[in-house]
Amino acid sequence: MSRNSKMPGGGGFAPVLPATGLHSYHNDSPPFSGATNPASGEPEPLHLNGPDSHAHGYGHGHGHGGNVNQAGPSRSSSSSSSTGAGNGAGNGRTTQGLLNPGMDSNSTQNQFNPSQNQNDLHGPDSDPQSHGDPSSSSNLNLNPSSHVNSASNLNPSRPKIDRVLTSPTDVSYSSSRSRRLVSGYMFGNPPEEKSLKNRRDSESTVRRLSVVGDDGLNKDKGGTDKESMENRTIHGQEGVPEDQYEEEQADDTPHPLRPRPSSAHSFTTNPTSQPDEENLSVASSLRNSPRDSPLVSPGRGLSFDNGRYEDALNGVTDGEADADVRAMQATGGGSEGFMQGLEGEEGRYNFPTHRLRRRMKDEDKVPLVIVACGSFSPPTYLHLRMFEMAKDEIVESQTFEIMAGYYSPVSSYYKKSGLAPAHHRVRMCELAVEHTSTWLMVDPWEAGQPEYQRTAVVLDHFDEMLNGKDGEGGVEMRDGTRRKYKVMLLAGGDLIESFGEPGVWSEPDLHIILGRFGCLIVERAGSDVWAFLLSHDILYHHRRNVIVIKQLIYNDISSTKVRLFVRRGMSIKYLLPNSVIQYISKNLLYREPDTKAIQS
Ligand SMILES: Nc1ncnc2c1ncn2[C@@H]1O[C@H](COP(=O)(O)OP(=O)(O)OP(=O)(O)O)[C@@H](O)[C@H]1O
Ligand SMILES: NC(=O)c1ccc[n+]([C@@H]2O[C@H](COP(=O)(O)O)[C@@H](O)[C@H]2O)c1
Repeated sequence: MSRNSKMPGGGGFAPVLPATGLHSYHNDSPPFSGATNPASGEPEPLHLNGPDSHAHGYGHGHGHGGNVNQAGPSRSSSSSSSTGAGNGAGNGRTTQGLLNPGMDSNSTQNQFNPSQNQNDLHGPDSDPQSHGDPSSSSNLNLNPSSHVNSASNLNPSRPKIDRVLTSPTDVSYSSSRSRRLVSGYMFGNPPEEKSLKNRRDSESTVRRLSVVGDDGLNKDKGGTDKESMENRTIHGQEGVPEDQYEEEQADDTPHPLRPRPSSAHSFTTNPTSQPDEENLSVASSLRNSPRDSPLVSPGRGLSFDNGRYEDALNGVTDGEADADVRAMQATGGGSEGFMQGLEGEEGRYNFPTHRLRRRMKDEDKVPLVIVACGSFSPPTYLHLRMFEMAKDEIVESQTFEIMAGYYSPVSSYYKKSGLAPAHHRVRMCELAVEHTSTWLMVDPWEAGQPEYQRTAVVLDHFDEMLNGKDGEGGVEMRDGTRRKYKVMLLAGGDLIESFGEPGVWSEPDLHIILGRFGCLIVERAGSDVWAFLLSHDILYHHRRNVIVIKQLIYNDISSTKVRLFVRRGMSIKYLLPNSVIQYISKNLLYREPDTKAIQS
């Protein structure tokens, strides 16, 4: 398959699908790939035809603080988010109440910016620096504090999530569609009616936030999350993914988090340079006899030269077949204390930044952080490959520059069969990326929350962590100005198809996820992503903020099957990293039927 090397509007021409006049980034694909505005990464203005184009339930009423007075009668459709394009007469009202049985359509609910007109929903954002800026008037309602979090009010009477599943086995859930429907959650198990802000204020959920300082040490702001966030600066350890590493190494100052050259093993810290003999011997000793290698201390993870290359997360690697000696390791403790809910220092939440890049190689591009939300029970090579596939697509598109990728494992409160307790899944994800990736990290925040967090809220959390609120976050440009990181959700086709399942996602959330953030969708067997994109109104509406990734080498490793293999005593080798396999084995995960595996 060949690709057009330029984006529409970027100096070249992507193939145009005759029926729609839309550009396709792949010659053989329908039109959604990489169709973002190259200058900004945001969708170009979308002019649906007149007021009727509100037919899809986009909030258009007046609302304050997440509430809305609905204008006009409700549209009777429990599947409004998946109706065919152009379906229905526009009336500018939301239908979300109808998605939620028992909810009065006139009841208050979160809604979009009342002052917005239709074109505001996702107007052009020609200023790359304003990406994802909730305050940008050209963006779709995007005040996270007033909308993202208030979607939890969708069904105030909804009972708290029961984590005990009645599901028989994983097998019956292997189809995401049936899984979601059978588990019967609405809007992804919405949490109790508490906004993110309230949660932060809440005594019960206060977690101390630590910010990794320029010196690589955790700096306790000495306050609550809220205080810390308000004072937050995100000067962290420079992330050093792969090819960008060289440039950032111009500064010779030894960094506390970087592997330092030693007399014993003077491997270079510059991964872009040709490996010298020493490097090769380090790498080969890792690969050939990991257990015997002095560089690997079993139970401690990689340890170069007696801890100079320290694995602060204390991982188990057993010599990852694809261990990457360039991989930066976190310091200052891992997520363990936080995931155990410990008080004080030990339980402090650290937003991982050790692989986050702070400067851009090409400032004409949009700095991008990719976030994958999911169960990861367990994480497999497919989950790792998803990021690499996305990276290839991004590099090819020439629009974005990847600054980091994050896994955000869902908490134990997500009602899904097969979930190992959250702390195990976080740890497995950490193990999966610790030594195999130079740009992926795991954020334990979502997993460690005391209630389920919707994906829109999770993306909002990333936005805040990365871009801050006071202009101190973001990427530093050469002229000293700062540019916001654009955050995009990475998901498989099956997850995207669930957008159309009634009651699973709220429309306002979808607008936030697709409009304010954006989506990278990896095709998956059994999911016709293209057809779905065409048929789903909200997806179609935000199509220029959606990038579909073709799996050129098809990979369908399934966590469900991995769990079954474990239970049946079958081999799972080469389906997931050795370190994760060892962790599963050591912690006796997935031995029992899933109903019993769910415990916090
Ligand atoms: N084979 C696949 N192809 C494309 N995307 C995938 C594939 N497997 C998982 N994903 C995506 O990875 C993300 C995380 O997946 P998650 O762990 O929640 O589900 P899963 O891999 O389907 O696991 P399970 O088998 O437990 O349902 C989701 O966005 C999902 O769509
Ligand atoms: N309304 C929502 O925000 C919503 C609904 C369904 C799934 N999700 C998320 O999708 C991810 C993957 O879900 P599955 O494991 O069901 O494929 C999870 O992170 C989950 O939180 C979110």
